[in-house]
Amino acid sequence: EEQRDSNVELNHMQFGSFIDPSSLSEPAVAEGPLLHSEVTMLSNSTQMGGPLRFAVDHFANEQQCRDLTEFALNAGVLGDGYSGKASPNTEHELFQGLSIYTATELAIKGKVPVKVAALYFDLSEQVRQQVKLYFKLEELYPHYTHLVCRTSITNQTDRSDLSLPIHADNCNLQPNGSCLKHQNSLYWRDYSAILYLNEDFNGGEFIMADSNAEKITMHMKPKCGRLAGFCSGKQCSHGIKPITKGSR
Ligand SMILES: O=C(O)CCC(=O)C(=O)O
Ligand SMILES: [Fe+2]
Repeated sequence: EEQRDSNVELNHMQFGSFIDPSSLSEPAVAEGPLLHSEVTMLSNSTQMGGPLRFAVDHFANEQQCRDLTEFALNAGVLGDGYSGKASPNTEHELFQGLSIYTATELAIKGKVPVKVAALYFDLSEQVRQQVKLYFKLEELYPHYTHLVCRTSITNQTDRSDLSLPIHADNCNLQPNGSCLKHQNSLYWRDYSAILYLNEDFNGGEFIMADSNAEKITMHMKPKCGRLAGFCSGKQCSHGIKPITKGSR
């Protein structure tokens, strides 16, 4: 994720009446098929507080999560995708990232097991397939996959900033609520997805905002194998709460 500069920082948002999908007792009904029998529905759009979004669990197993978490921590490049800025979003955290291209290069050089680089690629492809299936799309072209790790460096708990400000993935949110699609906004994106790999950190909840990006409407704690899929436009504005301890 590059080009955050012109995104508005909405740090003083209301955290009023949000939904915590994991606290809902009603089972979520999937809108489209799940990729395989291990995958379980966590929340549909109703439970996620808006259209074009879903979350499932068990999309990766514990071993896969461990392998990729270790890979991200050991090989993730500081400031990758942010012109090498080690703390691009907040001074309280470090950001590391690894593209599939870089992962493949490391495998070719023998610096990482081919199996791990292949796992990264395979899961990325499965995520694409799941998003395509769930939203019943005729085609969904992959644009970019990033294996990223955000690490708390100050362990400060009373932060007023976010780990990642509320933003949309295919346009630049403006203070007046509009979202500008220009050259730097990755405007061709239609859907985004995140596969979480760990939960041993404090904070770092994924949050989604209302269509004016004024109020947080949902928050969700990451964990191994949890997958969130959503539209890339401003109706699916989202961000990350501060990580106050550990690596996410
Ligand atoms: O990691 C997350 O929960 C969200 C990441 C995100 O929104 C992004 O990279 O654009
Ligand atoms: Fe995003």
